Amino acid sequence: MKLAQVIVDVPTMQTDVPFTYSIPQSLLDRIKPGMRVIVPFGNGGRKIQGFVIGFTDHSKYRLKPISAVMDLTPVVDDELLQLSKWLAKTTFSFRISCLQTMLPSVMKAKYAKRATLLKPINDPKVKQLFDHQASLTYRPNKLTPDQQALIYQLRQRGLIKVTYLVKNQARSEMVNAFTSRLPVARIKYLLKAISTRNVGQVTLLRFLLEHPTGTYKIAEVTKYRQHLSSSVINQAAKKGWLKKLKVRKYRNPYKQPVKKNHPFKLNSDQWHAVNQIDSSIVNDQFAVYLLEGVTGSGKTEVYLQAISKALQQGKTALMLVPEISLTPQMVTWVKGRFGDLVAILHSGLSSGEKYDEWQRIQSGNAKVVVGARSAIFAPLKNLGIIIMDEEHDTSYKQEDTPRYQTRSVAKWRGKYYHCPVVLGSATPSLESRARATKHVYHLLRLPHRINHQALPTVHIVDMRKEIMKHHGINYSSALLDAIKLRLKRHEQVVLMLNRRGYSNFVMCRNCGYVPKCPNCDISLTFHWHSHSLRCHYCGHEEPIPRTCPKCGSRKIRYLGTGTEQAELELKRFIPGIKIVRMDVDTTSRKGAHARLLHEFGSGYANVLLGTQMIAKGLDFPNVTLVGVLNADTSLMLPDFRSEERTFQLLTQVSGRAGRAKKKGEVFIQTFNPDNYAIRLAQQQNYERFYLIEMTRRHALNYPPYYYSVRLTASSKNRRLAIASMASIKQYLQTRLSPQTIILGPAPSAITRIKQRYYFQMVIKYKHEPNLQETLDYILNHYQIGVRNGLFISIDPNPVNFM
Ligand SMILES: Nc1ncnc2c1ncn2[C@@H]1O[C@H](COP(=O)(O)OP(=O)(O)OP(=O)(O)O)[C@@H](O)[C@H]1O
Ligand SMILES: [Zn+2]
Ligand SMILES: [Zn+2]
Repeated sequence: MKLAQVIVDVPTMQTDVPFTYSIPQSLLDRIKPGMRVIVPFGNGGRKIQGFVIGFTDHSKYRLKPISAVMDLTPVVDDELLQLSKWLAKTTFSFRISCLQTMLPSVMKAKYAKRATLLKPINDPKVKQLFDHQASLTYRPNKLTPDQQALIYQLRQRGLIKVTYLVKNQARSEMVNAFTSRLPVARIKYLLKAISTRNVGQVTLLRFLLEHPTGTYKIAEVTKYRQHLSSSVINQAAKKGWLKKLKVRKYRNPYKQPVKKNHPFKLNSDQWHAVNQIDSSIVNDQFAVYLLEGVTGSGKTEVYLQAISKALQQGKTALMLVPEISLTPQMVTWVKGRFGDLVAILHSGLSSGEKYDEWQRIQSGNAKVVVGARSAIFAPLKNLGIIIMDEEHDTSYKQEDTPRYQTRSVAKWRGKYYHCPVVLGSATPSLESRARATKHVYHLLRLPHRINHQALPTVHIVDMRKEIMKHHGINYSSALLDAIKLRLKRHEQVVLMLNRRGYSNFVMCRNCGYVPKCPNCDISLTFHWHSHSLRCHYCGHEEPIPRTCPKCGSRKIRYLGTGTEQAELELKRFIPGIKIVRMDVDTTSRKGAHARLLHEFGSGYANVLLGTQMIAKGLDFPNVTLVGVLNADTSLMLPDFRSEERTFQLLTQVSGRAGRAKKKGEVFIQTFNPDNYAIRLAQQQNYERFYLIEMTRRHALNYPPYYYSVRLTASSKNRRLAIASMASIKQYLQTRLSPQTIILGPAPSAITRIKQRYYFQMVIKYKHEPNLQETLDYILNHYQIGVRNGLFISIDPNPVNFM
């Protein structure tokens, strides 16, 4: 007997195993691994979604049958099923969470509760509540307390039944279309027979003559053909001239046509890199390449030509970029080279658009995928190359469960398909560079800028001296002079405000009081637009106090620097200057990011002022000056990677200057002019930074010399969290080798979020064969009922230790 093994949509420890279901006769032939099904679950037999992951032929228990199959073809293929298993294991997460992470969010099941009356009830209140129907969709938050009480009573008295429905949200949009039913000879006859005064009919017949076959969307045809209206089409349908039908509408997120671009003639370094990568593509060979190329060295062209090779070989290609550098420029490059073969996946798309792009990939119509982190799960078959641009970027690590590192997933898929993985960066992560040094990865280098343009000259401005000179707080006089000079020369300026680790907060200048979030214990952020304070973790919002709640003084002042303030200040210094500001506030609306970049790129504005989101990838030839307003903030983080992050960020942003014919200049404003990360970023000396930082990591037992795992426990009960951590630590000490270092338990950087207390431990180890097993045991034995008890999460190789 054929039985189905199903992973159910219940993310708990107890349900993280396949459940066996019988298959109704009618579904036997249809059901395949990788399809979503609806199954009854638990004692109540409520209906939930699940994934079929395989079959078995026997079971000890009496089985329930599968209720329905949701898909016509599998939504996860064999490769991704295997990947989900590996992912669940290595990231300590539930298999169901991994499967859901791989699919567009609309394919995640939504459950609706329905309350159905078991017999008619002659009570006006009940009739009103049910709107004279037998059942209603049960949404407690939409009901008054009285109505909720009524439902409760009915249920107590056994008069209603509550059922769960699985809603499939993934729907393609359908639109009206038509196709001709007339033979060409008949059309010609009709054109002669009917009066030319019937302009609509004549136009339609001419259209049918030109398009004897094929299906045409009514909205599109009527838009572009004069005299053709939907009523003309409806009449024609009645006469039997054409057939009306519904077709899937493809929600194309990029409507404007892209100009075709052609491959550049490669310089010799680029040529060498492409050549090496190509040989792995052609020989079906898994290999990891680290493409280390200075800013403006033409890494993108290397990617494009390697992708082209994969396509020539009949294979597909996946290219990942950090979310914020998935700019319209990048899209134009790839679409302009590969046209409709390209699918784009990023967070700016609506969920419908994402679903449509996913469909195009799954059906094989799209062969090149460009996207941010989660695009690593794009259902491409027969992969020929995987590229990760800006491989050092922290956004490649998913911070929520499943806490995967995209690089590891890329390598897994590369091995599966025997294809190369290319990691590109001007400032590779120490982990990747260390592997290249040990020849685990192949190092490919582009040491020069295109056309041998020199890297920009970088000046460090010591803000400790500068701050005395004038009243502004964001701009040194050196930087202001440099900006004025560019305005005179009609050149452009990029200014970055480093927001990492920075809060725009409000402080009492009398007693030092800082307003904090009542739920999360972190400082509230000041927002200019709404003139209010907001919590970035939970969204709590409150007005700015007029007087200090602690000492009663009226000296509550805005502290720190924000992009809005920097914009206002610059306008004050240089009246008439045109500034495009890019930060979370100005880019939150759909399409805003693209619009702002276009505004700057078209030359309308003098200055692009923004947060980290402007540091990467932008390639504007007329930018000759870059200013970093505050280089220090990322140095202040309590994290061993803060120097690495600072170095990377400063090098990246400096690289925006002088990329074409004109030479670039950079000003870095800092209160720590002697810090090695800042000094070496000034020299753009990655090699030296790598050596110094590796020595430091070695001395302090940090990655990449040690691996690390972070274990976090959270609870509403603070004591319970502390006590459990202490006992987990004892257990770990008995299981792990003496060389392994256990730090903590300590309160997490943000100790309280949404009323839960967080404590963490960090395990640093070199070689620990029992680790997986030990951590699995902890997950299984120390967690107690999630709601009021203790919740444990494990983050392998965390990107920050806060
Ligand atoms: N072989 C070539 N000949 C002429 N121009 C080229 C060639 N290769 C690349 N370019 C151009 O050089 C510029 C810089 O290239 P690209 O943006 O790929 O640099 P990059 O290495 O990705 O830099 P960054 O790390 O700063 O983003 C682009 O405008 C690109 O079109
Ligand atoms: Zn005060
Ligand atoms: Zn909060």
